[in-house]
Amino acid sequence: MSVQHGRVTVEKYHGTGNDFIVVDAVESIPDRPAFATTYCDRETGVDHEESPRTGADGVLFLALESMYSPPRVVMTLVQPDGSVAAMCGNGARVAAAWAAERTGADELMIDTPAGTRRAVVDGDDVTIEMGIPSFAPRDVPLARETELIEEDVEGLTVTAVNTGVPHAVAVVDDVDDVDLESVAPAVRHADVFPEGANVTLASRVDADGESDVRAADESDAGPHFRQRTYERGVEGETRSCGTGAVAVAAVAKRLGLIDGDETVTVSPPGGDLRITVPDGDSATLAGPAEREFSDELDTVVRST
Ligand SMILES: N[C@H](CCC[C@H](N)C(=O)O)C(=O)O
Repeated sequence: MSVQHGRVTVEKYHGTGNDFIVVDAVESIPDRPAFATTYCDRETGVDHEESPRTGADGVLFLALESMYSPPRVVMTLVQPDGSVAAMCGNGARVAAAWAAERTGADELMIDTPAGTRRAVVDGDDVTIEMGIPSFAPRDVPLARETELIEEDVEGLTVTAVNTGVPHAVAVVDDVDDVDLESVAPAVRHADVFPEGANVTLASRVDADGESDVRAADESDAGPHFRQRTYERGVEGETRSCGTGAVAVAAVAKRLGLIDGDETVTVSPPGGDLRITVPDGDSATLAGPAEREFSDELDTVVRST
């Protein structure tokens, strides 16, 4: 069988700097991992004058099922290393924005391998239900039968939580004091995480906004953390990670750093996200999801 070379129209979106190439799943892409690896490359990948960055953090293949009310979107995220992630908080917000643009609906159901997530779109702002974060060893998953709470893993004190995908969260004094690219790979591949883990740093922003100028205006707006995440599948730090932001709030609550059901602001390098982690109920993730451009790409890429 010969593969037909073709062109596909794609769009580029980002959620607080976590950027994705979006492809309608009806398009025939013969080799999704090769497509993702090629076009996500930060030096040689998809490039456009309307976009601040070459490449992307992943390719979202989205299948719109508009016959349902609310409309549904089956989301498959193929990462730059060719792997498929079970969940992506910012990707799911982008999926909702993409489907809202096509259907005019402001409520959508996003079907992911980690479960169905309800999204509400309000202009550029998208809120998505993220499920209940789990510290249970089987859910994270961990290669042991006890939870991993504030323990040393490869030199970093972390708490393990699953927010759709596994995160090892380290609460530190200042996220900028950690050389993430150096310390994260050993944690990400540690034996205790049989499926690997995303590595997320969190630091509390003082009420007076000392470690973050944005906090000055928001000092009375509830708890505020800064976040940095080294992502499995990207194998590097991203500008934002939605499951990581929820993980920061869930771990902060678990460690007693915050209480109650108030909204937590989590600020990765790419912007601000609003999180809730109510007891026994689905967490929520809210923030902007923005379209950058549309482009045409070859469906078949030369393997390198
Ligand atoms: N950036 C995504 C996470 C992708 C998950 C992935 N890196 C993995 O667990 O393999 C987010 O906004 O939640």
